[in-house]
Amino acid sequence: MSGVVPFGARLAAAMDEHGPLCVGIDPHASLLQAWGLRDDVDGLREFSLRVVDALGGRVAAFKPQAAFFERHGSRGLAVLEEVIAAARTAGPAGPGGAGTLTIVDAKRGDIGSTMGAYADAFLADGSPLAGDALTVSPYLGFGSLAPAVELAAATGRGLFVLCLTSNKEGFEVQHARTEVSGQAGPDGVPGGTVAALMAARAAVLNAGAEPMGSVGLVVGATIGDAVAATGTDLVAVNGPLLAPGVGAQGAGERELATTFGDARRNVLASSSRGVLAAGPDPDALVRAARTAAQEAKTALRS
Ligand SMILES: O=c1ccn([C@@H]2O[C@H](COP(=O)(O)O)[C@@H](O)[C@H]2O)c(=O)[nH]1
Repeated sequence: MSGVVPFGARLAAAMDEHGPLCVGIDPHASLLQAWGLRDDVDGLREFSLRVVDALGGRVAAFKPQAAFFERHGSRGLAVLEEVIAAARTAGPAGPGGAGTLTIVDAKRGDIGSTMGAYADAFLADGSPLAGDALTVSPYLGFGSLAPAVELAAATGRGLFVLCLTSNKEGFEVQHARTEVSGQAGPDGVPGGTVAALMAARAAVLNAGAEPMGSVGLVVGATIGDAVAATGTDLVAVNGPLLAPGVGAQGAGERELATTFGDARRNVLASSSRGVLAAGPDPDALVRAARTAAQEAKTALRS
């Protein structure tokens, strides 16, 4: 990986420059309609590239949601590839290179051998679906993510591991206590709630990284007191914390300020519909993103 700036360092620089906001590219059928576009591949392409054109170089990161591209089949996936490529060069050069970082929200997770194929698709140099980071699901066991962890580290990319998700149904899995509760596992990480265990595993991978490591967590801005309730140590993670739930799901400045405690400097707030609803006028999109970024900055950095 010599010469490649790791994702954690690139994201930290982008958040310092543009504010701690990630804009989700979620081309819902209803948004396409509101923008005067058809719910087909042409509409999907027009919508997504307009977002990149308007906000590229102006926000810390984009988070294209793979599902909205997959629902249009192979031609939709080709649009996702185009969006990732466009973000790479969009807008003025940033501190970690040209363009805007992309976090591909595909939430992949499988047994290790298949995870290797997902890693090749989303994290390998030269793969058209590879952005700067990928969301992954650890619910086949954190260790099943090893191929992605290894390839991300080798290519300077990042991961966001689902930890405490923004939806209310996540509770029954993420707050559950593991069998090894209270005891150290084979790698020295103690048990506890599932969420706390996932965070502790990420912390091991990020140990000693500066300004932060590249193995992040997804921690919704909507989760109330779940960080404390699950005993999840977000400070020890020393990695980026992707916080969806801002805007359309109801979280705002107050929730961002109270949810993350001393880990808030590492938080990247994420809003999709909350910003996209301002379109299609590019100036209105820029204003909406600026307002959301300023609110996130006030909540997380003051
Ligand atoms: O816990 C999670 C993990 C991922 N998401 C994704 O983020 C966006 C949220 O969209 P909004 O329009 O801002 O509500 C969407 O792609 C989700 O799949 C999440 O919401 N919560």
